[in-house]
Amino acid sequence: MRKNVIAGNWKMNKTISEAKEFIEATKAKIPSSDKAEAIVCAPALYLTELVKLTEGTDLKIAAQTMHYEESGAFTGEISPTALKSIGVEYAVIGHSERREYYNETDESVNKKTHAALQHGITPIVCIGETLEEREADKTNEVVGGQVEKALEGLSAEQVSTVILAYEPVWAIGTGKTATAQQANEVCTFIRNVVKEKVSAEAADAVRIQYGGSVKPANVDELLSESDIDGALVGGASLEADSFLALVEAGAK
Ligand SMILES: O=C(CO)COP(=O)(O)O
Repeated sequence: MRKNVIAGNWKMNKTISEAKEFIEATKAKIPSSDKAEAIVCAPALYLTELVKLTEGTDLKIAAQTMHYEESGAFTGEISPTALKSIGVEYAVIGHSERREYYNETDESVNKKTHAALQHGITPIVCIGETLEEREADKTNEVVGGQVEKALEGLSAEQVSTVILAYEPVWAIGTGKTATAQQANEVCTFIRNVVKEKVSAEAADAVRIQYGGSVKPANVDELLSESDIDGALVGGASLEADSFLALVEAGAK
């Protein structure tokens, strides 16, 4: 049985006091469950403080991106070594916003995925097609290619620990959710790609989240699908009550 992963991606939102307030309001209310894990992907600036605030709780803190090198002349970047040194256990890699605005490519996603795993950080690897690609019937080709390239060179054992996040670009921040069936179809396809390219065991173990306008009102339906193992949530993760409702849905 795969454990659901409910992750709130705050993106570039909240001040430090708002971030702390959210953590204080939620950390003790995260159900200790073998069915779900709860993660907040916070702005880099707050990671140290939020990791400390959540120590010993069931709420985990993730970075929203990271570099693949351990150190060096990469002004403004954050290394996996640095993340690990402050106790960050997860990092989002290849979010569509980073692919669109910050030159993230399948190649850098692959390097970052390797680097994260080498440093004991669980990568949350994002993949997803644009509306244009979906309308041109290229969803499987695009998403399959992204998955294959992201996981290239990893052992089956490593792939088993990766979290994949299927986020159709057209459903992000638009209020347009893929129907549960549409989302599951692609998640099933992704699992089959992992089965074909990696191994049946890795395909069975890998967690696949859906992301794109997930909210308390639609999360149950999405999570009831066979190949959806959680949600990566933007807008609806910003309010404590809404985030807690999503986590509770995942832990049911
Ligand atoms: O990009 C997302 C999460 O990473 C989804 O954002 P929304 O939930 O705001 O659509």
